[in-house]
Amino acid sequence: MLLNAMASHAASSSSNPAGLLPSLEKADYRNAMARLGAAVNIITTDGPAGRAGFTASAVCSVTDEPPTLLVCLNRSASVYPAFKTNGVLCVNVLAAGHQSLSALFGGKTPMDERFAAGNWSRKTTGSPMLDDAAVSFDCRVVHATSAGTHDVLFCEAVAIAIGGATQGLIYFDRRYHEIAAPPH
Ligand SMILES: NC(=O)C1=CN([C@@H]2O[C@H](COP(=O)(O)OP(=O)(O)OC[C@H]3O[C@@H](n4cnc5c(N)ncnc54)[C@H](O)[C@@H]3O)[C@@H](O)[C@H]2O)C=CC1
Ligand SMILES: Cc1cc2nc3c(=O)[nH]c(=O)nc-3n(C[C@H](O)[C@H](O)[C@H](O)COP(=O)(O)O)c2cc1C
Repeated sequence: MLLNAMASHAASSSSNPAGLLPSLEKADYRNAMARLGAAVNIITTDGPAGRAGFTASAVCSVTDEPPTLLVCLNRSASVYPAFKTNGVLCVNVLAAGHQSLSALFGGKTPMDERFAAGNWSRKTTGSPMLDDAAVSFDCRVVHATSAGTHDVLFCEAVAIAIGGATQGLIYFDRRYHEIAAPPH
């Protein structure tokens, strides 16, 4: 009931038919979002539609029962059809030193070149798992919904690989920042 109310509120406020709410410029929104620091991830897939991967900061935990993350993917990305068809993916959370790998998977680079820059293995779903990721979540996509230009993919984790990296990577203010955990 509440979800329905939220969904219908979101739909009506995004179209804003009565023009009652001011609308933000895209550039203002992006400038503001640049201030929201986030982990950087390489999302990979493999299956009937082939191997693909892209860089994503729009990733977060949804619930731990069942263990579920969400990933937002722009429908205009070249990788979109592969993710849609394969229905499985791996969220590889990047660590310090992965800046150039992030740039490769975030640009217009051919897919083979992207994957040639890292070492990969596979676990349950067959999606490429980055060997030196901070952590990897091997997932099946259980639900997808569209919001504006993106699809929101709800992904149930079926296997996890914890890496040994001691420093993480954060994308903030359009730049990468390496972060070290303070001593315990
Ligand atoms: N959620 C997304 O789809 C994101 C896309 N990108 C893309 O990567 C490239 C480089 O990004 P930046 O250097 O950070 O500069 P930028 O000025 O394009 O983006 C600033 C911030 O706005 C947000 N953003 C950017 N494009 C978005 C989109 N299409 N949908 C929703 N949020 C978006 C992100 O939080 C991003 O960090 C751009 O082409 C950008 O569109 C970057 C971050 C997130
Ligand atoms: C730091 C960073 C974060 C990004 N986050 C996302 C994201 O969350 N969702 C998304 O659809 N694209 C995101 N992108 C853009 C995709 O990585 C890019 O569109 C993708 O590589 C597809 O490009 P292609 O169409 O050339 O294959 C991000 C790019 C960068 C550099």
